[in-house]
Amino acid sequence: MKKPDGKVVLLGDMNVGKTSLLHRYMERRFQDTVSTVGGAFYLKQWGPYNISIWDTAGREQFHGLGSMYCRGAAAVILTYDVNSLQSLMELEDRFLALTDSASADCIFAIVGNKVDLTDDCALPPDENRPEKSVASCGAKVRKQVRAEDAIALYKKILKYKMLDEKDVPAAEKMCFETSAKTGYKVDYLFETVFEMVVPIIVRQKAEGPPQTVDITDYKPAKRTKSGCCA
Ligand SMILES: Nc1nc2c(ncn2[C@@H]2O[C@H](COP(=O)(O)OP(=O)(O)OP(=O)(O)O)[C@@H](O)[C@H]2O)c(=O)[nH]1
Ligand SMILES: [Mg+2]
Repeated sequence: MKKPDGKVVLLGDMNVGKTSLLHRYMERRFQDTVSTVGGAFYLKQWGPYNISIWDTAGREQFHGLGSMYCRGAAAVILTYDVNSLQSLMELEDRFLALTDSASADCIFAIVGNKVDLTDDCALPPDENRPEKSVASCGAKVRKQVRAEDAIALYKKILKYKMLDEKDVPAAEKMCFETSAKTGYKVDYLFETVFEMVVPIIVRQKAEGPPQTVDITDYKPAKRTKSGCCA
């Protein structure tokens, strides 16, 4: 198996569509999913680099694994469901702390999925989405999470990471709305993230593998008498 040069991790509550987004991007289709157990990854060749994309389980019982998957990550894709405000709040309450183990210059994308279920008639036309008639919007629900809510979360993340807004990509650039079902903006999401992780991969490679300690080499230090207790 090819060795990955960099790592991208999808995090978010159960049922928001992390696995479906990955299937859509990697396998070009929307298929039935089962709730993820533990985690799984795909390898994506991007230019000369191999990027591993990790799909994690949103279920509470697997929460402890999250920070392990994030270790050294060059990018984290925080995913919510645009029809569930709770799923956005969970990103801050439950998932953000898991990213403490990511690379110091890790980039963050916030993704609102399942936009196909919403009344998106107010959105401007887009090459990925043919214009809908007003009638076809009738059966859809109004979006529960506004783009501004995601942008506010991105700004909170910067504060949490003690990053300055002018040193990182703009919030508007890093907040996405997608549909794994129709494919809307899915390629755009992953490819924007891949472009951004390349400089991080280059830096990580230049610095070499993370420092490890060989415990077979370990020799306990000779006990010295402490001055005060001698
Ligand atoms: N309408 C619609 N349904 C979606 C979309 N993405 C996912 N779903 C459905 O939402 C459900 C959950 O999708 P998954 O991809 O398994 O969600 P997940 O985030 O991987 O969930 P866990 O593995 O439990 O963390 C499935 O029934 C999907 O078919 C979407 O863009 N639109
Ligand atoms: Mg899943």
